[in-house]
Amino acid sequence: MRRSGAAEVISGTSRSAETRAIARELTLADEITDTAAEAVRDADLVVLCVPIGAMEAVARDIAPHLKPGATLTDVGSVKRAVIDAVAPHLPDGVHFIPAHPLAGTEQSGPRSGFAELFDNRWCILVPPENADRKEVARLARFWEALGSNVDEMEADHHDLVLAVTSHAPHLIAYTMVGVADDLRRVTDSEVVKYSAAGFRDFTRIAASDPTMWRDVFLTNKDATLEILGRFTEELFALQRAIRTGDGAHLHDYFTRTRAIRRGIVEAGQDTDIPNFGRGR
Ligand SMILES: NC(=O)c1ccc[n+]([C@@H]2O[C@H](COP(=O)([O-])OP(=O)(O)OC[C@H]3O[C@@H](n4cnc5c(N)ncnc54)[C@H](O)[C@@H]3O)[C@@H](O)[C@H]2O)c1
Ligand SMILES: O=C(O)C(=O)C[C@]1(C(=O)O)C=C[C@@H](O)C=C1
Repeated sequence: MRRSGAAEVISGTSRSAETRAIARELTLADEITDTAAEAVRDADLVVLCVPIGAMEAVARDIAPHLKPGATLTDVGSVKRAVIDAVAPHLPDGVHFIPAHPLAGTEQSGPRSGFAELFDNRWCILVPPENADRKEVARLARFWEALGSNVDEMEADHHDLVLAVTSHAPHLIAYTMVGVADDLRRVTDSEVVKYSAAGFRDFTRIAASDPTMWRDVFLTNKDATLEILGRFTEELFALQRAIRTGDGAHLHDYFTRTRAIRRGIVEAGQDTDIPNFGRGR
């Protein structure tokens, strides 16, 4: 926000005194208040950046202090659950436009942000049907000022798409690293020493914040289970091909998946964050 001048005044808060102290030290905002109620007072735009399971309590807390005509948005990784948790607490006259920037790292906390995080990444807006289009356009301009490309989706569709592209892949990475850890003998020596790129990538993803990801799976349950069901079927088919020596099946499958990766790269959507892991 500061880089682009997208906000005249940036106010921030966090529930722990330690985080607020670090945020002040890093001058992340023009003012860091001790309470959320103070942070949202007079704000034209309020962005909730807490784990999905905490959205309801924070919304309830700030609702009486929101300025009439303000826009309230969020960055939660699941959208239906956030809408259900937040919307009932909001006073009339506040524009609620949920959003999800598809950008992040396995790091969390105030030292993990960097100005380029949203550059050339998608931010998905999930406006309700009766949303004020002027306010939706304004929020889109805000995210564009932060470097993002903006798109719109319906909440359930968002949750299904993200189950495929983000949530199930995270669960698979968590599982793979858990399997390696179960083989302790190996973990203590060879897995660490000979960690190849594929496994190293899994360990980065599996280092993601436990609270955030617990909440993602608890609140995007149906879509994640649907995708994991399909994943398991495909995995069994590949397992069978390996057992029966069906090389043609494996080759065809890997040819298909390679084409998908090449399509992503050709579309300029290779999602590697240029300075990923750098932190601040
Ligand atoms: N990290 C990512 O890759 C990423 C990407 C896109 C969206 N998101 C979403 O962003 C949101 C925040 O994630 P983050 O990575 O910025 O996490 P973070 O840990 O950096 O920040 C979370 C903040 O929420 C506060 N918080 C935690 N529990 C709380 C509670 N019970 N009550 C009040 N405040 C509480 C913490 O004090 C902290 O200030 C989540 O909803 C997540 O789904 C994360
Ligand atoms: O690269 C990472 O660390 C991420 O996984 C970021 C990632 C993703 O899956 O792409 C994780 C969750 C968010 O909701 C959005 C972005």
